[in-house]
Amino acid sequence: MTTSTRGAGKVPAVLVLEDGRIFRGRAYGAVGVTFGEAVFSTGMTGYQETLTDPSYHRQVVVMTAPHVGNTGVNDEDPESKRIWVAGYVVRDPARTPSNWRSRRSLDDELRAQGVVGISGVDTRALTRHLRERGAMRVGIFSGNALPDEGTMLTEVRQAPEMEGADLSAEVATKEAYVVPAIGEKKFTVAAVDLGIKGMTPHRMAERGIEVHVLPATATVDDVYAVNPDGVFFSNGPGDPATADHAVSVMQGVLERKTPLFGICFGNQILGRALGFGTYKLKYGHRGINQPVQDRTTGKVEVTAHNHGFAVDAPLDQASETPYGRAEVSHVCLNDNVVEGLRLLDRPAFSVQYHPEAAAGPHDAAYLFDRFVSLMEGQRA
Ligand SMILES: NC(=O)CC[C@H](N)C(=O)O
Repeated sequence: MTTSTRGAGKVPAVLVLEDGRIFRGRAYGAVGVTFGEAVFSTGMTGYQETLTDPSYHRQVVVMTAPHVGNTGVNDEDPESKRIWVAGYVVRDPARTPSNWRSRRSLDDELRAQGVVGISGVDTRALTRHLRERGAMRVGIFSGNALPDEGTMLTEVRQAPEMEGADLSAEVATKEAYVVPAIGEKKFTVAAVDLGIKGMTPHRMAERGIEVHVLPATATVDDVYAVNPDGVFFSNGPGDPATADHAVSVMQGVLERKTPLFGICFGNQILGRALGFGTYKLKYGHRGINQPVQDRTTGKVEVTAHNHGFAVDAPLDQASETPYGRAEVSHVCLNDNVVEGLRLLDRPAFSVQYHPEAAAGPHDAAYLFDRFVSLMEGQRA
């Protein structure tokens, strides 16, 4: 079923960046006011997965793809139960979405979930601005009676910054739950939910893993209460420098030498658990076309990213850590940012990008098999 977008583009909207740059457009989705960190994503497809990724909590996402909403909204692709982006910026929304799975238009879905967006923006100019000046705070204001520019700018500058934000507990499950293995159950994994995407436990379940998803507040005892063969740390929003609890739980897992795998926020937490620092990237990596090299095989994979922070670890040599030697296993070929870590003396590794990526590409799916191999190795 397809639905056309009703009444879109009638209400004025303004996008105000914290450095004073202003873009005018039209309301898209809900009419109102929203604030967040302005970031751009270069994905041409997968907007439902982007919108529902909890790692985008408090971020206003600018789509570089000029046409958004073409395939409408279906009930199968969301990565979580709701849209998490704080705001949405598009150039040209689809007027007539069309896809065999489509149930409603993206504009209607944004409105139903109260997500304020703006359309008709020169997203190319906006993206170039963010690339030159860096990710920064932004406000979207829509409605027929808008405040003056000075008032809007003052409000944007009062919004919280992403640096120093501790957000996992705001998006993670409050109660533990189990995702059963598909087919024969071979392993049990405790997955610490820092903002987990639905596809991640599914990719494990497909490999015979029963996944116990635990709240971000889970302790080392909670993790071992499920008698895990492996422990997983998920993606999630916010600044990894604030994730002290997750770092100490991970250190407890490293001490016990249980096989460990981390994705995105989980990679940053492994970095911190090993004693490396993290830092904020100028404008981050977001999209599904990022080239990464697996330095253990030399192979290059095209991968999905969504990160604004990165681990600061030496690329050219292994490091001595409290848990033995560690090395940078994966690196982004655009800018040499650390994209993966692995321990040489314990069964633990992580990647900064998304091997589970539902909208693809699937080049990195082998990492789930690596996790399974570590658990098999521990049993042998
Ligand atoms: N997708 C993620 O896990 C993101 C991790 C972290 N919030 C960052 O922006 O770098």
